[in-house]
Amino acid sequence: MEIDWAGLRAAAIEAMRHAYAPYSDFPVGAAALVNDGRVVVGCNVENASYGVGLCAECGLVSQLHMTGGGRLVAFSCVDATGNPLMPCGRCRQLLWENGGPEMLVEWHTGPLRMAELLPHAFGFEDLERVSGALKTPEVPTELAKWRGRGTVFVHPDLSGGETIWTGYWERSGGSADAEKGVLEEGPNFATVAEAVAWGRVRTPRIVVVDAEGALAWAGEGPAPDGIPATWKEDGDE
Ligand SMILES: O=c1ccn([C@H]2C[C@H](O)[C@@H](CO)O2)c(=O)[nH]1
Repeated sequence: MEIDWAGLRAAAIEAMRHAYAPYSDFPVGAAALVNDGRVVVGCNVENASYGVGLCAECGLVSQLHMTGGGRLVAFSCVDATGNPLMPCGRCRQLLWENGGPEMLVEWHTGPLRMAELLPHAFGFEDLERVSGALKTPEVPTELAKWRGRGTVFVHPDLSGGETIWTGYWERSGGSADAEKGVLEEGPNFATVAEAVAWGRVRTPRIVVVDAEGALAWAGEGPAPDGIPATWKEDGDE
């Protein structure tokens, strides 16, 4: 994706002009490019109780989620002079969560990777490693609004000479005139049941297509017209 650094800097400067910083007199603005092309911004907002003041990055990350989620790919932060400002330590952690190690940060010597700003970072993988629980959302945040809609098609595939199960989440949900298009491709699973479980997190409409192309309904309720069989949890794999 092409990064318009001058445009990002201009958006950060514009955001800085909205800062509420009567205690430090240090207005800050931030702007970031999202992986779908959106630009999100934020300014610092201070408080009479000094310690609860919010950095510009806090507002930016809130706007990211408020406007559809996604991942940050490039980030610019400026002080009152309009020059690049390095995010504080806490905000590096915020940016890490939402952009990861490859997110680029504007600096006067050229863009720096987040991995350089926060080496040996702590992240959700550490929680997973110890508690085992997956702390990232089961459905990517940018697709959360599609939850409960569309259809998941589960099917076998070949991966490295072995048969695996996978699936995809299709936008249309049964009616003939619905808009079509794949929302998400599923990962590879060892069993059909795991692929169906992946689908059930997304939508109550799940169709299993076997290697011969035969259809079985694994969704909620009775099989709709045109689907001749119902898939059973302990069925053939
Ligand atoms: O990356 C940074 C660094 C500082 N500040 C704000 C916090 C406070 O309001 C002011 C002075 O520290 O600057 C930010 O918004 N982002």
